[in-house]
Amino acid sequence: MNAINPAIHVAAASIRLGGVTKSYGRLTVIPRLDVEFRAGEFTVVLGPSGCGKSTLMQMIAGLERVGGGRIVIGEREVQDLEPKERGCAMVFQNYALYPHMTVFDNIAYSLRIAGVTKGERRTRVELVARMLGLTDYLGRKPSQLSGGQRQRVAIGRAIVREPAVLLFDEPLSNLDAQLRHDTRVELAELHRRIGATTVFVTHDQVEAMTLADRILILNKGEIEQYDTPKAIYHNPASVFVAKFIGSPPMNILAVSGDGSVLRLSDGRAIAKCGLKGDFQLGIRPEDVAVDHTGAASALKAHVRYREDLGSHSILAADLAGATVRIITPFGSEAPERSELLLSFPLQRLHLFDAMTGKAIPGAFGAATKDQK
Ligand SMILES: Nc1ncnc2c1ncn2[C@@H]1O[C@H](COP(=O)(O)OP(=O)(O)OP(=O)(O)O)[C@@H](O)[C@H]1O
Repeated sequence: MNAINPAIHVAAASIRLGGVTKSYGRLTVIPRLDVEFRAGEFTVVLGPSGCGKSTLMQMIAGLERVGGGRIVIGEREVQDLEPKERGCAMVFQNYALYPHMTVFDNIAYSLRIAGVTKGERRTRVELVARMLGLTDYLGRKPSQLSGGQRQRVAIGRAIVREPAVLLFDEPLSNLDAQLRHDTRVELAELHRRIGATTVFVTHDQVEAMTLADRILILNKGEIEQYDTPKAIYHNPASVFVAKFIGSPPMNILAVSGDGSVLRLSDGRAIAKCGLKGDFQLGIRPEDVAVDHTGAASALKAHVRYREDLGSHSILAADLAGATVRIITPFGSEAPERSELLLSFPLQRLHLFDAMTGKAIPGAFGAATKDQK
């Protein structure tokens, strides 16, 4: 983007959904959603295919009607308003630019429709083009642009009207890895400068972790967790979230507690814990430690395969019939089909209810205190 930083800065508005529902015929996509996207924040909506992410965006934008409930943008109830009355701009994965129009006219189009004068149109389009590094391309047609440049035109078209709310539905998924990365960095920068309340749908957890002030994780149209990227990563509210974020995802092991230790299905003790019953024990691949000291508490596991990624390796090991993935630093890889001793640091463990999958906060804090 341009080194000179011209700026549009909007008065951001919060988006509040109260009791929003949506069905298509007999299919309930959103059973009931209550959520607030705070003014000026960048929220990423993440969830498996078909969980209702696009439906949510389209209801905010006004392209789909809500089944029930209210959507309030700023102080205005908008669920019955036309899309153009809502103050939202939306960028889709399949951004359709007008092929016969120049970049300038594509960006200026909505201003023309809105009756903005020619002089003002020129000023605003040039400002947006400078922000997006498109100044040299204003005279070109979309067919004469790269995929990334076209995507920037689509973003330019969305921001030129200075919307209080910007909605992105997988805007980067057509781009190759490098361009995706560059555009992601530009979007973060753009958000800082414009300050619009931004809701961004993606399948890509790296995008979610790096762009979001807050991540909303949806599962079957319901909120699994809505929190900062850090909190989602370090304190997942459920097994669903724990397995959805992180690459490779968190290891989950079936354990049972007798009131003093948790045991794996083969009876070996894995951690001290004061709780009784069946649980799911979670630990991230980077938190499993390979024990070289032969500590009595370490557990023997068999390395099944190894993936070398240059900076680090991922080992997959069998432990009590389950697979545990371990991230090991470059240079300390264990050979395939070898045996390893693994240790599971207590402060890195997560405990979840075996039935509901919900996190049990403080399970180890409380247990260690009891046993001191
Ligand atoms: N117009 C429609 N008519 C009927 N069913 C629909 C319609 N739009 C979406 N659906 C269904 O509603 C559910 C949610 O769709 P939605 O597009 O919101 O999911 P999504 O989370 O965005 O999925 P993806 O990540 O695959 O884009 C899906 O089961 C989908 O098939």
